Amino acid sequence: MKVLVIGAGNMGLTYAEGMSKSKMLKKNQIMILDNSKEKLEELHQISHFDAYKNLEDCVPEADIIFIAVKPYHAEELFGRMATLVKPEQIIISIMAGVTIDTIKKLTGLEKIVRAMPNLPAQVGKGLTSYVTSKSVSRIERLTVESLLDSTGKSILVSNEKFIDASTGISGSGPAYVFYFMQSMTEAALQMGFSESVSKVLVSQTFTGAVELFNQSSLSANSWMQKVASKGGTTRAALDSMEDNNVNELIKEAAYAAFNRAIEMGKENK
Ligand SMILES: NC(=O)C1=CN([C@@H]2O[C@H](COP(=O)(O)OP(=O)(O)OC[C@H]3O[C@@H](n4cnc5c(N)ncnc54)[C@H](O)[C@@H]3O)[C@@H](O)[C@H]2O)C=CC1
Ligand SMILES: O=C(O)[C@@H]1CCC=N1
Repeated sequence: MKVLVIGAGNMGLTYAEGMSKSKMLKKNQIMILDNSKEKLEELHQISHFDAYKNLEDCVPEADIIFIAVKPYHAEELFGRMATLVKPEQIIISIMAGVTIDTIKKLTGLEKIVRAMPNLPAQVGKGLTSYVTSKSVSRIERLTVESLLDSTGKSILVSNEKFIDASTGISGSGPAYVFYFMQSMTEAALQMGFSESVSKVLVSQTFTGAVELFNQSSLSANSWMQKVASKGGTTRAALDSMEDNNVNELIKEAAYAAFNRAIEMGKENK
């Protein structure tokens, strides 16, 4: 089996690295293509991947083609791929808001997997939701799942609406966590801590809270109540968040990403 990754940015390179460390593939079974000169130079330094500049040199060789370019590059890329692809090839696209129908229309292929990963894939802690078109067989789906699992966990969803929804939760979600971390860091600095101490205070608090959450069946809300003593400091903080509608604002933000994914699906038709 040969896998071609197109787009060697944050996510494409992360997947290439993840797949190369999995038992599924050897390094020489992974090809990677990027159209940026600087990226290609960078790729040539990473000697374990076969790096390509021209689609015609690698697309025909691939069994699975992993698309990791920005959504607005999809039309141009697929247009150039259309004459090089073969019906048995499988496309895995991680582009936000590019639908299976659009990919079918632009490439002429039928075996399409639409997936939504997230950035923690870079450290093997990613979450990828995915859905397949009808033409992808069970065996092919399991192969794809093993590739996606090479960067963390994967979840098969029942239809594309849940890919857009998971974009709003897990795909964009790391940025919401960083937003919260940034606010807490700014508060720590204002209280007089140094940058390095602020960083430790914030990061260990997040790591510890997530660890507690993961090691029990308690909900986030139950854990919140465990931290908060009656009339105490945490209650004061949580009341302030409630008074300022922070809960509703975070939900609104997640919906903004979900809706933007749907909108991009229409724009990229
Ligand atoms: N960054 C993130 O957290 C997530 C990104 N995604 C999706 O992943 C995709 C890639 O995002 P990033 O890796 O962040 O972008 P990036 O900008 O880091 O990487 C994109 C790469 O594609 C290359 N490229 C552009 N057009 C090309 C073409 N026609 N042929 C070959 N290479 C081409 C660029 O030179 C660049 O190296 C996007 O579609 C995004 O929606 C999905 C989930 C999370
Ligand atoms: O911001 C974006 O559009 C991409 C999709 C999810 C995370 N990054």
